[in-house]
Amino acid sequence: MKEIAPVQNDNIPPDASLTETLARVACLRDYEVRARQLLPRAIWSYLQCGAADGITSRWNEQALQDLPLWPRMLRGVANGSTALELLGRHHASPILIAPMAYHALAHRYGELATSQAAGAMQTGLVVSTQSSVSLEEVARNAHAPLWFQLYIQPHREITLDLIGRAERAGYQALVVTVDAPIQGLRNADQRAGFQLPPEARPVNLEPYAQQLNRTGAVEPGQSVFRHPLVAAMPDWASLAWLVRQTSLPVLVKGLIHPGDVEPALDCGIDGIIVSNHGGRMLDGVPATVHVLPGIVAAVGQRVPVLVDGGIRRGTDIIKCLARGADAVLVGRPVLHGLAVAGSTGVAHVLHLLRTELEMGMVLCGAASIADIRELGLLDSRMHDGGAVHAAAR
Ligand SMILES: Cc1cc2nc3c(=O)[nH]c(=O)nc-3n(C[C@H](O)[C@H](O)[C@H](O)COP(=O)(O)O)c2cc1C
Ligand SMILES: CC(C)CC(=O)C(=O)O
Repeated sequence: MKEIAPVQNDNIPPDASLTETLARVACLRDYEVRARQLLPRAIWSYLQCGAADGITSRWNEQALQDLPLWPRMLRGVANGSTALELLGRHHASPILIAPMAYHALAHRYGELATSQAAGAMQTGLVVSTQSSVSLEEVARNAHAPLWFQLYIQPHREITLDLIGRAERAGYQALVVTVDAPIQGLRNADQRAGFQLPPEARPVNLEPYAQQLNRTGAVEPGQSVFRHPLVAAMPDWASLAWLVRQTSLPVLVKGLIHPGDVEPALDCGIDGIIVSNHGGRMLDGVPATVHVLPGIVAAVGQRVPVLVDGGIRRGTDIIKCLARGADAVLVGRPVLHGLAVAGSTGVAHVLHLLRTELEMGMVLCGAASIADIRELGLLDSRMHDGGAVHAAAR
């Protein structure tokens, strides 16, 4: 594997201690604790914190914890499976790795380590526009299904070039993130003094540096409305234009309001990712698992609906699928695994999650992903002793 310039964290323990570390790590939360101990404070702050007061970031996790599961008994689930078809392709499980900028902040091999683990665990990886390894280099070394996350750029020719690069490199889908026209309010980063170290650079955008530099920063005292990124902010017409520029399926990431579903479908998109960016953009947005049913109802099975935010347990995945998601994406825990033990840590995170999902399915009486949706595992009407959902009988 090609070595990237040394970065902040070189936390691959020697073999003996790696084995010991992994044996003691029982769940994703254990990786979070260890990553926090290992990483410099400012890096931890960037990777972990939500925007402003971190309300949405906490809600994402809390809302999942607060949903009780209603398992079904005596159903016989031997030979069950987590496999599914998504956008016409086979996936071993409904788990994908969410797009995240700068994996090199967590580990010196950056996205190369993540993609190695994703390949070993047959898990789809969404590579960020802001990856610290170029999209081409990740693709050359990948054995996992790759999707490319695209921020619509202020200049159409740059967006077009990025699309062409992703297509030529063999990415299977584009994920267009629409909830981050500007950066969220990162108070924690400010307090910790976070600055992007030179080793973690947005290498995919470097060929366009001259054009992008011209956008400039907000001057002190200047209105945010006058920020060049706000002036160049994409709209629905930009999304419709983008969909016409590619043969790849396009998913739109960052929808929360059911009222945005129809305009998105009108653009010709192929999938929706319900997301509040892990609570890193607008603080105060509801937890994604709460908004999911509204989006699912508005979509009415016309395209797949995926969700991310706060997923830390296999049972969280079951809850999201029971609320109508076709698949989920997992963010921060992947970076925690990466920080603690490189690609081995990421593979272990994915393995833990997949095992928990299978265990949860067995204990819920669900032999398949379709079963999770159909068994009434979250039927709220059961809380007050009311009628059991027809589909759950
Ligand atoms: C460090 C970090 C960087 C991120 N960078 C991106 C990005 O470049 N593009 C994007 O669409 N989302 C980005 N996200 C948001 C994730 O894709 C995802 O929506 C979120 O992390 C899911 O929540 P979770 O971390 O609680 O699982 C980032 C998240 C984190 C934690
Ligand atoms: C470069 C950024 C916009 C990356 C991002 O999406 C995030 O930090 O949440």
